[in-house]
Amino acid sequence: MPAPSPPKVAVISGGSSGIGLACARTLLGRGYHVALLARDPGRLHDAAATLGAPARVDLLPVDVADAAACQAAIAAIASRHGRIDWLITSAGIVEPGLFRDLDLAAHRVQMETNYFGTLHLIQAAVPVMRGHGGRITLVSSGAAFIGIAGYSGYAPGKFAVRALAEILRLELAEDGIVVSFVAPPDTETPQLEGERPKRPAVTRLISEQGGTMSAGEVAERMITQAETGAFFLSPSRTMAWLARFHSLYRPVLAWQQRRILKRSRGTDQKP
Ligand SMILES: CCCCCCCCCCCCCCC[C@@H](O)[C@@H](N)CO
Repeated sequence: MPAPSPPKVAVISGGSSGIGLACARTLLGRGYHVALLARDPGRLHDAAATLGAPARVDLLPVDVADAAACQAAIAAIASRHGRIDWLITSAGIVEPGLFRDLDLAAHRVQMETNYFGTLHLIQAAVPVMRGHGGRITLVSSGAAFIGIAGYSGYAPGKFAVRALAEILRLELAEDGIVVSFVAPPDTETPQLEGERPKRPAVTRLISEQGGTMSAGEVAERMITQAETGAFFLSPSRTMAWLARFHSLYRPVLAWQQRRILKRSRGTDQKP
């Protein structure tokens, strides 16, 4: 009787909460072994405990902004399993605020995590995946399609992730790696809870038009769509619409935002 083939291996950053953790749950349900990366070892262990299946979960405390740490984590996974079948880059942070209120450090830390954190993991994983095929799914945001006031520190990294995904989709095809990206709307996660009280009124009012989803719904839909080989993964109809028509709709959103900003000028309205 032939030995059962080893499970496929998925590596997920931002794996201790939100969309990353929900992706882990979905992929465990589909028979994958998952390697979860996140900064805080305590939160990583607590998250893993909610998943069950400890034999199919690896935990790697990593700050994705640290390129060497990403290389070491991917090397450890490759040496343990000899393969990576799916990389999902879900680690991200958000610090909303009007431009006048954000210092350089706030811009830099968001770019370091949201863009470079994505790049570091992909750079480390591609040599392992090359030739064997597999998937890379970059988690971007609905805020990667249009300028939303209050996200000057956050959205540029997400626009850059979207650009990176488009380019890697082309370049990595010859290595048998299928690249996709997902643009979630506001998603009920600890991150959104932390963000809500800090969001300027304009940011909230525009983001709310994109709707709110649960992390489980986003994960289930993005994974199902990625499995078809699709490039753009749309968790909702609104996000699919935005992906297609954002450049046409941009003047409408800009007009709305100018009106909101004018009304709230000087009052610094928060929810
Ligand atoms: C007829 C359809 C109208 C569609 C209007 C869409 C408006 C734009 C909505 C974009 C929402 C994006 C919000 C994402 C923000 C998250 O990434 C952020 N909260 C991170 O935590």
